[in-house]
Amino acid sequence: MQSETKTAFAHLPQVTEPRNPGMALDLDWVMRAQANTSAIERRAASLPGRRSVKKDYQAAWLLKAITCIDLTTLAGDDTVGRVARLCAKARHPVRADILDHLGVSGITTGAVCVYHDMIAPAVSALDGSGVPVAAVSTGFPAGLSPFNLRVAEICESVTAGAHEIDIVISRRHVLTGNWQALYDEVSTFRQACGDAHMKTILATGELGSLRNVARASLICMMAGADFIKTSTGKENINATLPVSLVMIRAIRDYHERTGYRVGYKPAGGISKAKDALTYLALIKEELGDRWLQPDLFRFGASSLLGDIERQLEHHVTGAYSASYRHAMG
Ligand SMILES: O=C[C@H](O)COP(=O)(O)O
Repeated sequence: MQSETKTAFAHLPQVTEPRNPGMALDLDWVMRAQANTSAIERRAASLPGRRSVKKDYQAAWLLKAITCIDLTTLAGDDTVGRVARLCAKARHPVRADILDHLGVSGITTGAVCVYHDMIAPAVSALDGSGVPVAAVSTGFPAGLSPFNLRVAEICESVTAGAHEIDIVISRRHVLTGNWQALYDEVSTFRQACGDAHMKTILATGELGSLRNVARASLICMMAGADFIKTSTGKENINATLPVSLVMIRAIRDYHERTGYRVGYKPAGGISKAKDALTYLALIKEELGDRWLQPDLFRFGASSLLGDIERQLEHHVTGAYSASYRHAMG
């Protein structure tokens, strides 16, 4: 197994990406963005049916997926204890005997993602691990609190120690075509983030059309997003493959035009290992290997890790354990 694991990771360069500084709003570019819904849906439908990687190669890609998970808890009944358990899982996402068998050590999840009040406990529980803390912000999930409070919330979360801020956009700016307002909003949020990296949540399930998703993606990148993210996990429809195709093609266009690589985070409803493999294949095909690193790709997911761990356990032992044995928090 060790050689396959190394092979799957070896081609990925270990480089630090310069941050996307954003650019002036280019409305002509935004208005030219279209989305051919039937072609996108056809391509998306063909993805899960493909022949998947098997055996040791599959295990290697599942380990890769783990390193890209923003391990998330966003519940009203979150407690310091639950967050501490989640952080322990982020530090050691897979049982040591399984990792030993696979010849891998020292992997962690990409980040832990929490509400503001849980930042300090998460920072403390992750001290020394190198795992960043992401905080959802700006009146998550609806983003309808007063604008000055949304900006202040970002500042509070950065002061509390969050390394990454997941902001939500005002969906109404997209639905009414008020692109200038969306650009101004996201630019202000980016300024408030300072050195913390900003993920912009589009809440694509509420944007009405794939064309709106394409346009909102471009606006967020022009306003300085480090990542564009599909969903809060609280919309009726969260991450999907068609939406992902539109967003990652916008990322590709933005890179071709500006030279800056923006990250991608599908979030909400991704809970199965096989879905994670489909997303990784999609990223590899559309954006290339460079985007298969945690600085440019994350899964926003609360339960995906449990299913991946079950699949790895099956790969090593030949048996499945019950999902309750893989609790996250
Ligand atoms: O950003 C992450 C999502 O809130 C997690 O959604 P999930 O619970 O459906 O995995």
